Amino acid sequence: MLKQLKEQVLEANLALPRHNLVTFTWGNVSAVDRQQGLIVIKPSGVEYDHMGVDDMVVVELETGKIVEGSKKPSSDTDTHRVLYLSFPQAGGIVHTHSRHATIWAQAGIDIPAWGTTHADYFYGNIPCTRLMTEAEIAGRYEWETGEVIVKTFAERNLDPADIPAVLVHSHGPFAWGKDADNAVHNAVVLEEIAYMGIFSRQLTPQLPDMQPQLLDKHYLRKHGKNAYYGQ
Ligand SMILES: O=C(CO)[C@@H](O)[C@H](O)COP(=O)(O)O
Repeated sequence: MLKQLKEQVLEANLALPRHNLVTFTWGNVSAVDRQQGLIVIKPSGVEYDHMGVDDMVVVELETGKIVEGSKKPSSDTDTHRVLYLSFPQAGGIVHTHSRHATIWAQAGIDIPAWGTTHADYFYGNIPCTRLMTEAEIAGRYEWETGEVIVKTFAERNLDPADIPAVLVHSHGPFAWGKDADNAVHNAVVLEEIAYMGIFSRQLTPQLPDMQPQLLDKHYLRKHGKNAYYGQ
């Protein structure tokens, strides 16, 4: 079981450069085994070309303690942990600095739902978190990053099962899904809509949000309400 999860996580990490979502090692994918309470995640700072299944690191979901693997887990492991602990349907999580989604994150603004490409995957704006406080940054930064993401969804009454992505202000995107492969798929779509959104907004600076009926038609037809993780 764990060997299979390691292979899935390796494949998902190798898909990041294939989809042009990363420069150097600026991205990480994990998956969770909720029965065993374990996360499998990419090793920190390892080139994707030199990454193998035995490099995957296994940590305890609750404590972050390394239970398998000789390398240091991704520097974002604690953010992944908070999201798994807070978003029960998430089976896989991706963090990258993909260029266009990171532009929106650095600008500190949501990506509005402007088209059916967006609506097929995300039931509304991709939210951008607020700036982190100095205390949060001085604290367990990666853990606090996860908590700011969770607070953003709670304060804005957003459902992470219907909007499986977020922009962390001044940092970059996180995406999730039912497994590692699905999370990468959502990360690719997020980068695509971020790219298209920049130019749509240039062409029409006062770009209106898409009609709610069209958003409903596309998202609910494909996922139904909260059916997202079921498929
Ligand atoms: O967000 C960051 C750094 O700002 C990280 O995502 C790194 O870019 C990748 O770190 P590792 O997963 O290799 O530790």
